[in-house]
Amino acid sequence: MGLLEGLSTWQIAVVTVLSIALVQRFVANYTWHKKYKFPNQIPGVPIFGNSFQIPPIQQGTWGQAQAKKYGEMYTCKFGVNNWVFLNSSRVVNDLMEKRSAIYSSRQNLPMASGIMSGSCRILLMPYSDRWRAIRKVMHTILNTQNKQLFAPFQDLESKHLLYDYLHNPDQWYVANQRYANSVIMSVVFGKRFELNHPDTRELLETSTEILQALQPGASLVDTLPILNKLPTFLQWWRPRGLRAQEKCKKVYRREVEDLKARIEAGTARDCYALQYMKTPEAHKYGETQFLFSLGSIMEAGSDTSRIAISQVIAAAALDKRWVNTLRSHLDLVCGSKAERLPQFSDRPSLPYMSAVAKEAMRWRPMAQIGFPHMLIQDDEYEGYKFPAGTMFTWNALTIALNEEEFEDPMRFWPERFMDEDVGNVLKGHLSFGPGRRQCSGYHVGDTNVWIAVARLMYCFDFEPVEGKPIDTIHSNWLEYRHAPIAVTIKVRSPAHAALIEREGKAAVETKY
Ligand code: HEM
Repeated sequence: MGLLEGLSTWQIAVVTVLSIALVQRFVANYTWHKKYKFPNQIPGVPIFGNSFQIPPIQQGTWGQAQAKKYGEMYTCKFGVNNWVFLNSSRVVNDLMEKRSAIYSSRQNLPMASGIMSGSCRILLMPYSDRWRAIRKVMHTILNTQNKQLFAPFQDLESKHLLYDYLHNPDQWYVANQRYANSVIMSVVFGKRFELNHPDTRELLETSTEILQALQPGASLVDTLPILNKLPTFLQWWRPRGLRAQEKCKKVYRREVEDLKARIEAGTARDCYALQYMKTPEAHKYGETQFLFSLGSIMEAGSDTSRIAISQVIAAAALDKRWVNTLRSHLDLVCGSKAERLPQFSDRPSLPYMSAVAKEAMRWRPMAQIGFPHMLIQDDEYEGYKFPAGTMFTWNALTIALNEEEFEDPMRFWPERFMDEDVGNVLKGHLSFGPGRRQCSGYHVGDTNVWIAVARLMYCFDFEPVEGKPIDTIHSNWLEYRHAPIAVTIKVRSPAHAALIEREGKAAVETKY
């Protein structure tokens, strides 16, 4: 008896079409697998691949465990995306640096980028003419030659930071948050940040929302972008995404309007937004892009500096050796009796402090498994063949803690950077990312950390709290509502307290 016997003509037609589609799929799959070759693939489940294996936060130790098992490069599947994890500086350099012309795009994220960001969030934009144009402007405004734009803000806010530590040592993590946000708010909009103001709370909420949306598996459509082809009315995630986009725009627009009012009143300070508004790019791509070009910097610049400073405090409580060395350098330059605070102009005399800032970046990289770049054309490397669309990431914590790359990698040891490159904030670690997508605000990030840490270490002692061990690997550094670790903070001497009173009070009372 024939298999199709008893079926109507249209049923036979359906079975035939389905069979052809299945065979085509099988052949395409077979050809694809014959054509391309990936490094060790971590076994996963059908359709979702490894999406349920990777933890939602603190992914570094997971990435490290896989590297131990699968070697210098391994592949994960998150939905339809193949992610290649690069586990040594050698392979990161070979691919993401040297070939960065083709390794610098971003994943197609219909929800996080398309709907929530109107395809205008710089961090998530594909490698395109628009991204290049905006990135160029960012570079012109944020580069080190333009440091007169951000140095005065960092100077003032770090004095405020000391004052907060002196008067409210138990709230040190809130002080770090205020500092980092206020510097960025000042750099971008020329305005100080008031932590408890409802407007700024809303601004922080928008950053948290996008961070959550970027976690692997946070949205089904980002895992399986084919769902984006469903008719709009069936896309149940769309209204939530659009609400998030509108909220961002409302928050950014309010700051722009406020700045415009200050420009009109003649009270506006020079800032990123003011300089950006004068460029053709500010008007070329429409309002959504204009707003996100400013908002993206606020987002990218705040938490990163806050976390780096908190991690240095943990390092200071855990190991006095580097603190004592730094102190001896600071005392030599600023006086051992609290004669004056460290300044940016001291930087040439304080290379050890620059090494501390670099070590802060290496020791506990913020993006623990990097931030993936998308390959835009087929490529071959050491016997592997990658199709366009493959995602590549530098496995940051794994590399930072690899004994073959760094001597005694668990130790916070600034001496490792005391060489002729100590002034090159990018060299010797990967915390600002590799290649053309490298952090655009690295000068601001580095100087934020430099001035805050130099002043904090000059003025305060940091000790662990008995019975509360500090776990710097597993602490949730993203957390901002309570302290990620327990430390005791004491001012070094009455003279240091008096210095902070003098300098800090004036900073706290400064309004603009
Ligand atoms: C301690 C401080 C900071 C760290 C560790 C850091 C780290 C990073 C990393 C890892 C990336 C992704 C790089 C990649 O994909 O290859 C990035 C991107 C970015 N960062 Fe930073 N960052 C810091 C501070 C800042 C600051 C202060 C600003 C702004 C003033 C900023 C602006 C940006 C922007 C706009 C991007 C997106 C670049 C693009 O996709 O083209 N960052 N940052």
